[in-house]
Amino acid sequence: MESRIAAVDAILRAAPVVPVLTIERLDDAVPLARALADNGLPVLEVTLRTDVARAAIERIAREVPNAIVGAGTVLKREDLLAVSDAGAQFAISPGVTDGLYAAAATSAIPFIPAIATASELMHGLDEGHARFKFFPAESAGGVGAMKAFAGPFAHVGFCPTGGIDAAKAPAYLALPNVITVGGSWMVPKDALAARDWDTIGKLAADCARLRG
Ligand SMILES: O=C[C@H](O)COP(=O)(O)O
Ligand SMILES: CC(=O)C(=O)O
Repeated sequence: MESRIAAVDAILRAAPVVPVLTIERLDDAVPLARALADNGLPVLEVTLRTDVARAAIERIAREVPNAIVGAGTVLKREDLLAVSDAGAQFAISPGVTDGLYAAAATSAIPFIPAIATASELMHGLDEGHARFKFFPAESAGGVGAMKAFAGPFAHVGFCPTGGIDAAKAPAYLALPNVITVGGSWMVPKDALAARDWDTIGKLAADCARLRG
């Protein structure tokens, strides 16, 4: 169990912000990953929300060695197995099920479940997890909820995600129980559509400076 937590920590501690990526065009995967990883955001969450997501993970894993590519929107056991086969280095979900916890127990890659309440968190602790996505962060209580969780669950670390932007991120990152934050704000839809890697790279560099 300790080694599983250490494996998740190594990923979550690698950057102050985890870009949450929804890739529609496979050819965007590698230049997008490079724009982010080369500007200080190596940990990438490619959501399984598009037809090309799995192929995008494969390409990034193969062609962007300085990226730590993971899969997001992992909803069921089959997703976890498929992304592990595709070369994802971790998997992360917007919620969690008993089926996913069971699959995670034997998965080749670390799994980071998401919780939004104290009861969900306690279920995760029972399953041997101690690092969680907090989703949807802003609407599930935001910074106040993170501060409150630090009382009874002082040893638990979080990656708040959902509704966070450059203005909101610093308040989360100032908390001792927040390891990193997730979000999509550094990849504006218009910049991605225009393949404006310079703009995305600059926004990524701003994120990388958020802590330290
Ligand atoms: O579905 C939301 C993603 O997890 C990222 O959240 P965001 O677009 O609010 O930053
Ligand atoms: C939203 C989110 O956390 C996910 O798609 O994995």
